[in-house]
Amino acid sequence: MPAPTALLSRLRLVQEAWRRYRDVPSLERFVELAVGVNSFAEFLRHSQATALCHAAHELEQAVLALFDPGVAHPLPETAMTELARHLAALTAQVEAQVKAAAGRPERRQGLTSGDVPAAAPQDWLIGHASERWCALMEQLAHFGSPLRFLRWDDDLPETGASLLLVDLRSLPLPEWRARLAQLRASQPGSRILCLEVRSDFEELHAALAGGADHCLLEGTPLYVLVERILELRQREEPEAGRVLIVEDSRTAGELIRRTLAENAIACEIVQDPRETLPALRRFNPDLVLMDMYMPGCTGVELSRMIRQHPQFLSVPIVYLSAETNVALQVDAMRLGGDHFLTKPFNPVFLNALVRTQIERYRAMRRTMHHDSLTGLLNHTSGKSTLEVLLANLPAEKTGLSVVMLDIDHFKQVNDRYGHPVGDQVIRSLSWLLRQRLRRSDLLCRYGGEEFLIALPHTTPQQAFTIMDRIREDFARVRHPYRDSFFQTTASGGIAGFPTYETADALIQAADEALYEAKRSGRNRLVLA
Ligand SMILES: Nc1nc2c(ncn2[C@@H]2O[C@H](COP(=O)(O)OP(=O)(O)OP(=O)(O)O)[C@@H](O)[C@H]2O)c(=O)[nH]1
Repeated sequence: MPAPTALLSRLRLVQEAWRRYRDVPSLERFVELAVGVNSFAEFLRHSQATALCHAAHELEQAVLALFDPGVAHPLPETAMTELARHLAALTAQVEAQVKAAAGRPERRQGLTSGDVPAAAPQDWLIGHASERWCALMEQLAHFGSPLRFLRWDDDLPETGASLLLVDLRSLPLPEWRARLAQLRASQPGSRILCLEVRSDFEELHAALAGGADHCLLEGTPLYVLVERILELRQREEPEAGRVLIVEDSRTAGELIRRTLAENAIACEIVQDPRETLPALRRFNPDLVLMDMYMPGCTGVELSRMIRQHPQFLSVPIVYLSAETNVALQVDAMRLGGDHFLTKPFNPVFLNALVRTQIERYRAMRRTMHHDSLTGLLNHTSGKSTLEVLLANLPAEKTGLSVVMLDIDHFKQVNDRYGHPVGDQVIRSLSWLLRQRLRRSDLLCRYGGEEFLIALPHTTPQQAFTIMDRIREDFARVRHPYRDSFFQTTASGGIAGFPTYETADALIQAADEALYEAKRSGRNRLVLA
């Protein structure tokens, strides 16, 4: 959920754009309003503010329907009234949300290594019998996301929930429909996740149309439920997108930069095509927006040059040009481009296209660099990230610790409970690490049941204290197996920079310490 101050200040921008349009109802001011509304809707979409997002979307749709050169300004009275009504509805939702947030205690943020989060449940599970959800609630409590169980007839706490889980099977269909609609209306800032939804058209449709943000189907395994809920709880603010604009006209480049800045997209402008490759290396953009015709070089020629570099093979390239010849456009895309936008561009469309392309590119990069079982960095990316961390250290003159952590007797876990349960144990250690360590720490699944962790600005002794608490807590986790549970442990080795200077030396020293921890009895950490 976005911070109330950010929410209010972004709403004020939209209100201001509306006021400016009403004062001087020109096309130019209407474009400003459309861009502002679109930007606010995108902001809400990315911050998972469900009900607000819906209200903003209604306003956005109403504005975009009028965003047409054929529509005269000032708008007819009926259209003005309609827009004012949508804006008032959105304003009311935002204000209700800000009020609810004022009564809610601050959530854990920027957890420092080793801090155990204050475990006050701010997520609710609404159902009939809590016993049915014991295993889910216990698992979530282990991983720092405790739930508060409420019965349908209980009064809802005034603080409001961040995430609201609803057990649909605990009520008959006509009744849960009404209850879900009531919940949606009374909890505009909560994300609602319906549990045990039947995979049939009627039930899914009723749940989603009734206000659910997500549905988990009947029979979903426990670990998938836990994983989904943790993922929703921990969803991070997306990193701002980066766009390289290659455009010889300073004015045109600046206009694009300002349009994209409305959606918090950072841009670097290159006017001379010869500067493109160095800028790509330096700025590492998520997308290149390129003019089609520049002095000395066309966009197509430049794209082909970019594509000769393996590291830039998949970065999306979008051409901007007044060119309307379809044959030329098709050719331009065949030769290295991904999209074609004709000038003068519609700013809302430009933003939407750029965002979608960036998201796809990032999703593709994630699958390349992350392990599919745990979502942590994979072996190759983990090692190269450690090298980058080390390369940046000398300037800061601070230490860094590397930990190799390995689940004990893991072969026995697989042999006794089966490979899928073994996978689940690997996942749970990754959840615990994610929950306890900082965003700036490196977390990598190095091999089967072995993890590589790097803690910048942390001495080996501090790393020992942090990791030892995680080791103890991991030993307490009860892994479900059929109608029972089992527990397991992990061992680790720790080495520090500058005693060990390179990534290879750190990993080797931590690995040797891990071997020593295993040799001397397991369920312990050893310093190199
Ligand atoms: N379930 C599961 N098992 C894996 C995965 N990757 C590796 N393994 C298994 O993990 C086990 C690791 O066993 P070993 O390296 O012999 O070590 P261990 O049994 O954990 O014993 P110690 O490390 O000495 O405590 C092997 O049986 C691998 O098949 C995986 O992704 N999932």
